[in-house]
Amino acid sequence: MIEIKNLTKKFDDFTAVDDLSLTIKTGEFFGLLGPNGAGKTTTISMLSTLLLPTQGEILIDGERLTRKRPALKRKISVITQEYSMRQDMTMDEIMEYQGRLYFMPVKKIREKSEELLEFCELLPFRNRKVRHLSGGMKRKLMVCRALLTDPEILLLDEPTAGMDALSRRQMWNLLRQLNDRNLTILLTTHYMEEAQSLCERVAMLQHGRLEEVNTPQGMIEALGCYTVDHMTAAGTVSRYFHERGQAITYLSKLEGKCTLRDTTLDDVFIERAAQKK
Ligand SMILES: Nc1ncnc2c1ncn2[C@@H]1O[C@H](COP(=O)(O)OP(=O)(O)OP(=O)(O)O)[C@@H](O)[C@H]1O
Repeated sequence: MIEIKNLTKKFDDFTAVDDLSLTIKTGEFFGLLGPNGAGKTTTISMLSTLLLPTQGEILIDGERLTRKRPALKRKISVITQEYSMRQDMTMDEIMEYQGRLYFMPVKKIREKSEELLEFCELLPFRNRKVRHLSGGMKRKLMVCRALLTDPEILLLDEPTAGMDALSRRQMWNLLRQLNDRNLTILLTTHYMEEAQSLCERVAMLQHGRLEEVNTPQGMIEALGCYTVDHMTAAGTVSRYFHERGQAITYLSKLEGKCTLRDTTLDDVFIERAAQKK
């Protein structure tokens, strides 16, 4: 279990994360959402101990996370936004290098690497250099590398940024399978479809503050499960309804092109952003 208690991060006078409190259960698939600059990466960086909090604390299974607790840190692996891998190394070399960093016996590194590369469908490319991998393959290799040390918690900062639709779906399937094996997953994403599809609960951040924690469905229901889109000369106007009947009655009175559809987490995000303007 991850317990984030009154976590604050300041960069000089600027508060990037502001008194954040949040509990993520073991085995949960959790999403950190929010607009650019909301504090998602800063939060992930504190969870990986890359950054130290200005105030507050993080408990992992009841124990306080600090840089001086390697056994506790080992429970957590992080995958950053950037491809932080040597371009001239092959997949096998990347995995071996990582294993050696953690003093793993070579036999164990080889066995575990093979299992992970196979699981991520990368084994046929194990001798390919990083510079010759597609963006999707690089991301999958980063997942393999992060899992080499058998973490219990995986932190992913925008794991599918820039991926095409097919690679994104493959990554989703991979993350679901890992979560099914009881890996706790915390990700940040700008893709609301991704959060809706994968996450059991999501937290909405805004200017470093926590606005709401809920299930994606809970947020959608609060807005209204039915959306009527009306295409007008000024653009598309959307209205949300709790009852399908109400949505149909409204739609039947509209002129011009209009549609009735299910509300998505995208709508929730857009509505909240519009209310703040
Ligand atoms: N090292 C730093 N020094 C000063 N300000 C920083 C630093 N790192 C982040 N910030 C600021 O803190 C705020 C939160 O940044 P952060 O990267 O956590 O946001 P984010 O929600 O991950 O954004 P994005 O979705 O764009 O990745 C931003 O205003 C950012 O400019």
